[in-house]
Amino acid sequence: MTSSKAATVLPIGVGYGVVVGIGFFFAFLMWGISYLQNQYTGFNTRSSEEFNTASRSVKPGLIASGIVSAGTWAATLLQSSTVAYSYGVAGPFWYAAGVTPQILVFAILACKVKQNAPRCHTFLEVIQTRYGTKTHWVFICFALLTNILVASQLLLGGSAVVTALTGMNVYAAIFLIPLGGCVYVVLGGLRATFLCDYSHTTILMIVMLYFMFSVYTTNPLIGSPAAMYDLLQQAALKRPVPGNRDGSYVTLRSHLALVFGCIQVCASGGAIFLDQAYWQRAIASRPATAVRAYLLGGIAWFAIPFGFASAMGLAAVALADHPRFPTYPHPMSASQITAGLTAPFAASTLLGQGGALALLIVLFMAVTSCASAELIAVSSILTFDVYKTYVRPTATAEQLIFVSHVMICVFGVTMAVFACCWNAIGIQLGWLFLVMGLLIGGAVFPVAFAITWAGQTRLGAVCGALGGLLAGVTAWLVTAQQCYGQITVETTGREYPTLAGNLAATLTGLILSVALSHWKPERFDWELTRALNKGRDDSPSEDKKRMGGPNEEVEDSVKLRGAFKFAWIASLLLGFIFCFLIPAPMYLSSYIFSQRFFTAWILIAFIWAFVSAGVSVVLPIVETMSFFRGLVREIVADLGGRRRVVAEN
Ligand SMILES: NC(N)=O
Repeated sequence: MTSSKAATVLPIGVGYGVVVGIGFFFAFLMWGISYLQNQYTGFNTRSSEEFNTASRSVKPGLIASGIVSAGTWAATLLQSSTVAYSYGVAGPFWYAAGVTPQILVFAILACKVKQNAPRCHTFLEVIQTRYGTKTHWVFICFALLTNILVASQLLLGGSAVVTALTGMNVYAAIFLIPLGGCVYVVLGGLRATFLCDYSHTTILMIVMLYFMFSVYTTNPLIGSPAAMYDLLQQAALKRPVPGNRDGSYVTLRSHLALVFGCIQVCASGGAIFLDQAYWQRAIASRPATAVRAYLLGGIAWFAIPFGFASAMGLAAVALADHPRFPTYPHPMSASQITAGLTAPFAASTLLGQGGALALLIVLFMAVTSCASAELIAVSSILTFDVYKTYVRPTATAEQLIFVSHVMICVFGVTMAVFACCWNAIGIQLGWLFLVMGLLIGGAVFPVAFAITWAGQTRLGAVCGALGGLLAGVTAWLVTAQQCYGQITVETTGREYPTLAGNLAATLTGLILSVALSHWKPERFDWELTRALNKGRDDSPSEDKKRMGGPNEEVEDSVKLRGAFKFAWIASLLLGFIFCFLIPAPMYLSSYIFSQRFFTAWILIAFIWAFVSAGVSVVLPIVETMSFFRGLVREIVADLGGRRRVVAEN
């Protein structure tokens, strides 16, 4: 059986129904919400500030939910399950532990952007103000490359699964998946993506918990941590994991998982620090609560790859020899694994058509909510950094909104075209995921320093980014040639070449930036970026009031200094716990989990999933309850002939 036929358990109509039907359902919902927002609140989607920054007024729970959503790619569900299938329990752990510290560290950048450039629309505006046009263009290219790689990965992974489960044409899936997202982002702007992020994340949490409960409590094929443990022990005898202690699936002493963890740390640094979607969430948040939102978002996100893959990836290992497994009696092929089909195969084995449908829905939710974040992120770069800076500096609010709308559509088509190209030349999700970091990693430290370190010079920033790219690509190709004797798609997607490339890119970027900035030192005056866009926003008066007068700014700056310290301490402490304190003793002692320890490990995954649901599903509701009560009162009053405008408090 080919990879596309092996698990086709759903009719093709279900594929179109999910992709088009659910997409347009949310587009229609957003149309209604945008109408109510414009009619009854002080936030108007026809204001460019509201469209691109949500009036910088969003509360931490909704921002945290947006961070969870922007960080939940197709790969977060599919690649995490792939590494669980390939390396056992260490795979999901390193998938999550490699990314979470970067989100936590981003809390520091979120705080700094509020302190040093409180009115910017994109992080690239800060780079333009500090370093001028040529450097601005270098980093625009890195930012767009990041968005293209992330967005095309979403469509590549999403379409591979839709095609495998329903038989839908892969190119139709690639073009139809982002369509509904384009429509609702055009209708509602950044606030719409937050609301859809929220609803999508809620559905994602429900389905993830459904899978976790099925695997570990009710499913007759597994049904308990003890049964899973026994099946994993049997799998280790038949298919031992290369590089793991005794070939075991239940140990963190996994050499290749550690290599993957290092790649993940480098790649996610780039994918977070260079992705305008993360900056946009910092920009949209209230100054005093931005740090809290990122810390909550990072901790909540951890549960998704950790919980999902500890259920679905390990279930695929446990059930690979079951007659219901789609590839039975053969193991999954390398191509099926790298295409991300581990979780779909596990879902259809465990739960038949219902499982396949649930997986299709959860993946569609993850892909569309992250794609919508990428759409509005790229649109804001093209609108503010290209159109407003270089084409029409005197653009009116109407022109900016029009260009934002056009750019959303342009990027929707662009991400689909790139995904089609990857598909046509045989590049799959796993390859793109591992290679991404070596292409963008060089720019990670230069971008982080651009907003945090007054001493980084233009030479340091540009040479760090470009030198990192050159070093990354060179190390990658040379290692592939040295290790495997040839440079092919297969050899360049293996662990060691991608590890060499990721490390070389990130470290070269760091070393060049620091060394060259100390060679000819300069100090930047942050007052220049603090003045960026001062008196130039087009937000309506209601929004301006909410954005704070002078007293509020002073209060914010005091709170920001405290938040900055807190962000440093919390991110370093949690990063140390995730990347060292938990894994190091278990790796160094070559510990193989006992059945009780494995049960406790899974229990922690469940508890974390509930905490994550609390942060990203319950907290936003609690925070906005009074706003919605006011909104309902106004709608009722309006229907009765009286009318006022509701402001979020
Ligand atoms: N966001 C990631 N790397 O899943």
